[in-house]
Amino acid sequence: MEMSLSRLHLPNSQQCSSPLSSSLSLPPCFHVPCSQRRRPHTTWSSSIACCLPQRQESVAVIEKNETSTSVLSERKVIRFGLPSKGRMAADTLDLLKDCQLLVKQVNPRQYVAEIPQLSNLEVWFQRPKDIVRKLLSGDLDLGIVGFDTFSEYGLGNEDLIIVHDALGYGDCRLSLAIPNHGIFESINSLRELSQMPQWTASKPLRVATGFTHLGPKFMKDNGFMNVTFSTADGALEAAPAMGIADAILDLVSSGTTLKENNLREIEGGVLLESQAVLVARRKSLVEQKDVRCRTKEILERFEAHLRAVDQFTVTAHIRGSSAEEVAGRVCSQPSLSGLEGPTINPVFCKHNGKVTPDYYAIVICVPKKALYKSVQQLREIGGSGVLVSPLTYIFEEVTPRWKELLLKLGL
Ligand SMILES: Nc1ncnc2c1ncn2[C@@H]1O[C@H](COP(=O)(O)OP(=O)(O)OP(=O)(O)O)[C@@H](O)[C@H]1O
Ligand SMILES: O=P(O)(O)OC[C@H]1O[C@H](OP(=O)(O)OP(=O)(O)O)[C@H](O)[C@@H]1O
Ligand SMILES: [Mg+2]
Repeated sequence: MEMSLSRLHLPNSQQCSSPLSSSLSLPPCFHVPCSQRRRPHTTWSSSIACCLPQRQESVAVIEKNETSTSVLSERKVIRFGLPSKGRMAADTLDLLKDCQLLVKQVNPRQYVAEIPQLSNLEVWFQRPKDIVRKLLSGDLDLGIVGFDTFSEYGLGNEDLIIVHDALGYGDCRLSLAIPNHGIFESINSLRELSQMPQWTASKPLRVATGFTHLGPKFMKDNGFMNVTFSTADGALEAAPAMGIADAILDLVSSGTTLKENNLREIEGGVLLESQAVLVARRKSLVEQKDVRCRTKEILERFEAHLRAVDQFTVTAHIRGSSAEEVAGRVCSQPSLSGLEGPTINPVFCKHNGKVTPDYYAIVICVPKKALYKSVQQLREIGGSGVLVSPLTYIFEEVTPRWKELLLKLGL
């Protein structure tokens, strides 16, 4: 853990009254001139105190909780943390529902729930950042959060492990943005921004970000020596226009919020790409067979559903002399190979009292975006009566991510 406890236990009197105007504590090699801070009386050491982000206070709590009495070895019931609010909440419940895992919550203000299909498991609704904190402290065993939240609040701790890295929703990127005009008009890359003569020890680049762990590290890694940070809980895009910051480092999805606030992204400014991920506490997985069983079941359901969601099942009839001959024609078309190859079955017809396979039924999985091309290719090889239906699950013989997870756990 980067920050020592002694630096975190600070008297309240040293904390900032306005979150946006507070500088954040930086890695020791960062040069943040005292004279440039918005509160001129602030000294370097008190600025660390004043900049103490809420997140880091909770890091201290996490460290205390390492002896938490609610770690799995003592409580027996597995705990699965799901986002209680925000845009991740509904999408997470939808994903579980699509995987036939119905979360039974008595009412929306009750934070504990169950999934009848998963025995010995409790669902706890928490804010995404608290899910990560509680995984670290051992108060949760599994959780679903955005990869951005995992990276920011997980602090690179090896006790957290990603079980599924692409749940298919919550897509966004953590990106640096600058104003369209003024001194930034001709700046198009992070490199150009770092080389602007304007940033000096007495007048550093001011960045507003909610990512107080990842942000300073990213800027330092990209050669920004004269930089200072401020934070807020939302609406960061307002900071440059308010004169509080020169640039912002925040989540971007459609880009509308940036555009509406006269800001733009620059080349090299994306810190990470994010989407929802399934995370587990390594110790719970290693030490408890029951956690492994439940995790495997959740993972298998997710993988089967997510693999199927972009595919259609297509069936068609093709005349031919044998299954092999039809297979040759089907496989000659690039969009008709299916997942592992086409399934081809004879369709028997009765002619003059004789039963013969006149034509063959083919069944293939086709990516949704290649549907029309596949239909055209089927027609080209004599296919008719094409039926298209949605595919709900594709269960593999072995779940690839489960194999990878066992390897990572050394099991
Ligand atoms: N504009 C966006 N589009 C898509 N996904 C996003 C967007 N903004 C955030 N996310 C993802 O959703 C997660 C939750 O964001 P959201 O803003 O809903 O909740 P929050 O940040 O916990 O709540 P709040 O913003 O009220 O503090 C983020 O960690 C990120 O992974
Ligand atoms: O690129 P866009 O699609 O416009 O989305 C980006 C915005 O979404 C998030 O904010 P959110 O809606 O969570 O509001 P907040 O600032 O109050 O957290 C993020 O912090 C950006 O402000
Ligand atoms: Mg938000």
